[in-house]
Amino acid sequence: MAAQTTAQPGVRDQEIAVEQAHLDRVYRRLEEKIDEAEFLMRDAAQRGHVGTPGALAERDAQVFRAGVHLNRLNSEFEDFLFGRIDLLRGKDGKKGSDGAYTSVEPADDAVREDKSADIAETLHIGRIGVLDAEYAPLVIDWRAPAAAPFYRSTPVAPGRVVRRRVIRSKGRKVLGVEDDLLRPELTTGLPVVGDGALMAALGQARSHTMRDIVASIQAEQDMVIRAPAASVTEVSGGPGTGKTAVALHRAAYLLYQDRRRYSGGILCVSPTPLLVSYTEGVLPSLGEEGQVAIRAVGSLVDGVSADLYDDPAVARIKGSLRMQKVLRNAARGALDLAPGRPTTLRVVAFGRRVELSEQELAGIRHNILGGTAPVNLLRPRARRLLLDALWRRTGRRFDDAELAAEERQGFDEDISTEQDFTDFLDAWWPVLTAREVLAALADEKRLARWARRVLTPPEVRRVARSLRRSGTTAHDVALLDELDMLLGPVPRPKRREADPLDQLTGLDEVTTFADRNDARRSRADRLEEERTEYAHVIVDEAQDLTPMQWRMVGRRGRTATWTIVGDPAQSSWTDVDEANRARDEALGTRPRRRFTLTVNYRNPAEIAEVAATVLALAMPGMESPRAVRSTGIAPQYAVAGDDLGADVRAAAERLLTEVDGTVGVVVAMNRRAQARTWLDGLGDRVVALGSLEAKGLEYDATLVVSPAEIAEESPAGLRVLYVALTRATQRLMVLAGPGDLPDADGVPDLLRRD
Ligand SMILES: Nc1ncnc2c1ncn2[C@@H]1O[C@H](COP(=O)(O)OP(=O)(O)OP(=O)(O)O)[C@@H](O)[C@H]1O
Repeated sequence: MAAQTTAQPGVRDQEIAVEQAHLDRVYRRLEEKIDEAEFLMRDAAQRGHVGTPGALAERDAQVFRAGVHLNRLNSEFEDFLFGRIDLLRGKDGKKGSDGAYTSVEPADDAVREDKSADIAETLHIGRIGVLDAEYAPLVIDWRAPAAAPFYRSTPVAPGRVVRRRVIRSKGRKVLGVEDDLLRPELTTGLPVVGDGALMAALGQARSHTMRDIVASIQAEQDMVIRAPAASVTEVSGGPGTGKTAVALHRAAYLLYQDRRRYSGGILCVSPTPLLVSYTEGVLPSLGEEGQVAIRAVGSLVDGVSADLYDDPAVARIKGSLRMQKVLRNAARGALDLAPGRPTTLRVVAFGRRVELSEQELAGIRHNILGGTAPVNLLRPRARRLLLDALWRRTGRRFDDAELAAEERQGFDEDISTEQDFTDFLDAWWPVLTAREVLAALADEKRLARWARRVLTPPEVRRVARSLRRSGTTAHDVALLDELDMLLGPVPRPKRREADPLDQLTGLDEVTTFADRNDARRSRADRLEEERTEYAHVIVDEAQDLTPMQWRMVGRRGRTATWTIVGDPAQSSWTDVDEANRARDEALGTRPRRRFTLTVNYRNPAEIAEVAATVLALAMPGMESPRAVRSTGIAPQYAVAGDDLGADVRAAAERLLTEVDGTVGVVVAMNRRAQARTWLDGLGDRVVALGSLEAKGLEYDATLVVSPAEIAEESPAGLRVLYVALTRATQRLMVLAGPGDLPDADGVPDLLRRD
């Protein structure tokens, strides 16, 4: 970053006043636009009285458009102008559709020999574009091409940008400005204020929700955000490099670029519900809502939400591709589960009893299940083959084909409405739900049968035991989704016919616009819930998806473009090769474009250094991202005494006094419940987390309790510990237990550099 000259206080005030004047102008223009929108709404409402169908349709369309416009303007009001760039004259002098010059490079004569230069263009950047009455840009949308230099320019490749300014405002008031001088060698007369926007943003205290980074996206991040949507964009980078932030900004960018295409929906898959609620606010703050569904991997199947964790050994089995075979057997074998399953079929036809034996029935079943079609969808075929077999058994023969067909039709109608037959079919080929079949796997004997030659007896025991608990894990959800596919849809009961009286009352006509808007919205929500395929799929923390989860996510993006962000060094999944194979299968042969993010914006260097020690153990040879700042505050170490709970509580209390924002206390998974009680009553700035729950989150201060316990939880434990150690933006404290073998300074064995 260029050297900064912090200007005199007088200059700062003067520059704030300059930006305030611009913001005032923007607000005046916005108010004009709001007046226009309100006029449209009023006008449209009056047209409602005209009453001809054409006028009503037009009114609806106008009201809808004006409503959307008004909503948007109102919600964008907060802090929507945040940037400014001052530029040299461009090479070709052409302007783009947003009214700004398009050229990235300066004109050859833009800089005079004595290094003086004139500012030819000043652009303000904000969350949406605003044009003045003459169509000149007052604010450029941050996603427009003209805004790219705001993010892309660096002192090494400044292009036309002389000064980049980040403007802090609240409501209608400009609070401050922070400048970066990108061409310090030039004399342009531009004052430079502040120490740089990035550092100011990083130094702020954290809350429990992620902020957008729209005012300070860095060049390497911008390359990812604006990468063309074709095929698959893969982003890797260490902790804190902004992968999650970048993925979310990319969603907003894609919608801006091609709203029509992405009206097919963008799905963002997150590893935990905690990370979903942490990131949920970012897109609305960028003015995007509705088209992007952020869902935890345990909530991808409608009507189910994971509420339990599997222990690592069970997770490893449930996540592996071996489960495909087990579930295939289960989906078919579950046909035999109905209580009171009949072994023979008896009906009365042409005055005598006709019967199919157990063996014949087994043959028919085998024949039907030969292919790969979903089991529930095979029920009509089962019905037909049963009727065929019964018909053959009657021994009726006809020389006349027409008569034969007629007789057969009559036979089918009679038999298939006979109670004995329908009862038999319901029991012999019941409609199966994924839930029922998964529950059936909880029976160890049954599971052993379905998992023969696939799982070992101890594995069968483990999985069956885990399924006997009440609750669902994220791994179960992937199994449910696989079963949904193997079983096919459950036929829905017919919907109640619409009451004709409803249509006669004319109620529709007197409902308010707001009502209808609500109705529209709930319809959109419903569609969202029912949507099973998306136009773009974003996978956050991709390193954690198990092979079975890749299959589940893959089914939602069969025709989608993808953005996949992750860090192999933070993976809690053990069989990386198998997961990579499943990922390849989900993505098919689509071309991939790869990016790497290299700068850690979260952890100060002092914390990053400790994390690097663990990284060297977890993944020897893997490079750590470069920390962008340092605080001069070393991590603190302490050794727990006899009362671990009291020590954790005291340490958390201390951290709460040391930082203004949040404190995360990370413990081994089996201590989660205990840890929550330890922190009881300390307020909502502090939270207790199991090691796997810390994924993707960040806190101003983190207390990591017994690194050894976390590392020993699973074969991937060292990588999970690496995640825990990289959550803090300001302070890290480590509390060692006896298993940590702390040295005289309290530093656990795993964190020592020797
Ligand atoms: N350009 C930026 N300007 C300001 N803050 C940034 C920038 N890039 C990243 N950050 C901040 O750095 C922190 C880390 O970002 P993020 O959570 O997206 O990283 P990550 O790579 O997903 O991390 P992890 O892999 O550890 O989950 C966040 O607080 C984010 O707001």
